[in-house]
Amino acid sequence: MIALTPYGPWLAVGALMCAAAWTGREAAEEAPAGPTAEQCDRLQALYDAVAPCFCTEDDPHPQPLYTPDGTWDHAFVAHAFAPNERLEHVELRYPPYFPDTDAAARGRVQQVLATKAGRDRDYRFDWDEEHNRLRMTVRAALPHPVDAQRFVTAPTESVLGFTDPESTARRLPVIVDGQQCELPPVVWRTGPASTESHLLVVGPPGSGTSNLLRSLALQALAHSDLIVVDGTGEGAYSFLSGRPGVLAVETSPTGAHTALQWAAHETSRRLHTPAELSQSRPLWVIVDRPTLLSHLAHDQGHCDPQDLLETPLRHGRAARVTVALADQLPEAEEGLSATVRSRTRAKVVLGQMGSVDGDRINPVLGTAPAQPGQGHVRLGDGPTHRIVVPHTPDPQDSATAPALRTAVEGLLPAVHEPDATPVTNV
Ligand SMILES: Nc1ncnc2c1ncn2[C@@H]1O[C@H](COP(=O)(O)OP(=O)(O)OP(=O)(O)O)[C@@H](O)[C@H]1O
Repeated sequence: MIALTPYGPWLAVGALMCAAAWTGREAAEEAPAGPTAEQCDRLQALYDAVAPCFCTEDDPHPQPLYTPDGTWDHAFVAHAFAPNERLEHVELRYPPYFPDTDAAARGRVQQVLATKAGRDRDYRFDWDEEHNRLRMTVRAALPHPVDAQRFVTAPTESVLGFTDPESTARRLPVIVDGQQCELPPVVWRTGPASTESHLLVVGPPGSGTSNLLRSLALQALAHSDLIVVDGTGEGAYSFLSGRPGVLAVETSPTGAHTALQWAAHETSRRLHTPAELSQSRPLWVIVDRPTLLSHLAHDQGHCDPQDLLETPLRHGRAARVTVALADQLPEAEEGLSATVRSRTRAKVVLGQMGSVDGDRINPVLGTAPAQPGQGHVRLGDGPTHRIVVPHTPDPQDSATAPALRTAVEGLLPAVHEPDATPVTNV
């Protein structure tokens, strides 16, 4: 110790440097690893794609967030990748002048981001207008489709389908693959107390719009009378004919005209006889492809069937008349009347992941093409939720699996056999 005393200060400095190096080594080990080169490339591709949506030539900011030769780390504040290197989450800043309340402007950004991040998945977009931030997150797959079955609901409630667990606190007991389980339902309320007593479902061909109308018809029949107008004329509802509560199933333009004219008169009659209203069963008017019927009526010089729907749509709520319509995209975007669009405040978009803003339907926001029966739903001014509709095929279709045919037929009200007692002449 005594021999080393003259070298004390040098030894102290050396010990200090060793300790600093050791601490630095630990810190370097603990620092989170940054994105890999491949991940950086992906983030830069995302930035390059979305930059034109956010940058303007006269950006007043000295260092704009988005420029044609900018880099992602300037604008993206968080990101996460799955082990397979696919993007799971990204949070980005955007300039304050971006019109983030404009649905079309948002839609453009969402479409670009979803396309670049992979169109085979569904994304959730959360816009934080207060802090000019946008979070994009990959959503988990929707639940497996539920087959047609009887649901435990109140008489004024219909199950449109099932949604993500975080979208509703309610759970409904259902049978999936023979097992009882509880799923989060999308329940649509009809009748005088409902603020969205009429429904419009749209989707591209084969997306399952008729399937949803069939599901609703079977649920409604438990408590209501029903008129079905099938604009396709394909007979996908003829299995309902002759069942108790089914007043008409029309497939021809003339039959459609007669049925809808009757529905309009019946709505007015109910309104003028309030004393009888509480005694009468609710009435459902189900119309598949009204734009096709309008087209045919126009060609033949007849009155537009959509005009005949005005009275049920405007006054049906008080008269306990519910209208449920289905139509195909893209025809529905131009071919539906203003009254149909504005009075159907419950809206479902199937077959494509999309969204509904007010009375506007935004069927494509660049997200994953959905399976038949999958899409989005919005009830009134509420939030848009994802939905999977119960599988309710036409039991008379030869392609329907026997088990499903039995399930759908089991939901039909039984036809009353005529009284077998022999009639004796007095
Ligand atoms: N919820 C669902 N779950 C599983 N399969 C479904 C669902 N909805 C529909 N499908 C299937 O998708 C196909 C198309 O359904 P549907 O006939 O209802 O479509 P659509 O939108 O009316 O189109 P189109 O009029 O062109 O047939 C059918 O084979 C149907 O069984």
